[in-house]
Amino acid sequence: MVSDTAVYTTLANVFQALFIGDLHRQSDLLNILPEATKSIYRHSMAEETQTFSCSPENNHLRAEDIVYNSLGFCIVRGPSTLRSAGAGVFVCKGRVQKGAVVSMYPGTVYQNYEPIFFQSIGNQFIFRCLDGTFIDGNDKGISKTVYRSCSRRDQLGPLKFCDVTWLTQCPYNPLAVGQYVNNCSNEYAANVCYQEFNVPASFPVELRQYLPNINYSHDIEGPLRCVVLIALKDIGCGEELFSNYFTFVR
Ligand SMILES: C[S@@+](CC[C@H](N)C(=O)[O-])C[C@H]1O[C@@H](n2cnc3c(N)ncnc32)[C@H](O)[C@@H]1O
Repeated sequence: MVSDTAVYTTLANVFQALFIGDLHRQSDLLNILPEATKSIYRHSMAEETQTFSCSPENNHLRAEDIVYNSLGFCIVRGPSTLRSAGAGVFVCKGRVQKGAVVSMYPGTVYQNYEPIFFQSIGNQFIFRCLDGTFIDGNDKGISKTVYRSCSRRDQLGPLKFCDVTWLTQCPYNPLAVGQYVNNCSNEYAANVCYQEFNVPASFPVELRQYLPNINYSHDIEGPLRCVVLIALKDIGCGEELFSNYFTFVR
């Protein structure tokens, strides 16, 4: 198990790198941030202007490259090694160290008393946390509609509290593909496990837009539940991620 502090630090560092890589699109948000927060990015803004002043779109690093620079690896969805298992998730660049946060499980977060019946019909992407909280990571149908609707409900002007791009083929946060990780088998042992993580109130407000989770209800008090996938061993480039659907930590 990895400490909450380590998970927090990893997510904050990667999201900050993604935010800095995206500064030319974040000007509305930067304008409303407190001066102390703005000053964190001032240096990067100056560099960004110098580097990208000619052709911002063409020169901009891709999110995958930013994650690679930040973590030393990148992951991607692709056809699974397992026959007839559909898609899976692979390390496509670099190497994952044992104990690293490899991926995130995106989706709408439901308390155990909230209605999820219609969303759950034929849905292979519902993750059940130890305390009965559910995360619906389906990127299609009613699940997709519910997530989009919750995200718009919670948005305050340019301030977004979650990422919706995991619902597309090109997520801004490339780690948000954990719902596509397949179950281990006799042939392929688990190399990642699930770990629950509560996003504390102190998580930087400008970085929440990269969190791929949102509460179904607006009035849930307390931290947002996230689930991250942690490497159980070193994982090399080209290897597929496998979890054990029936075990997770905490
Ligand atoms: C959460 S989804 C994982 C993503 C899925 N592969 C896809 O492309 O949608 C779970 C489903 O993946 C398939 N799956 C996962 N692990 C598998 C395995 N070890 N062997 C065969 N199918 C598997 C099963 O259809 C299962 O219901």
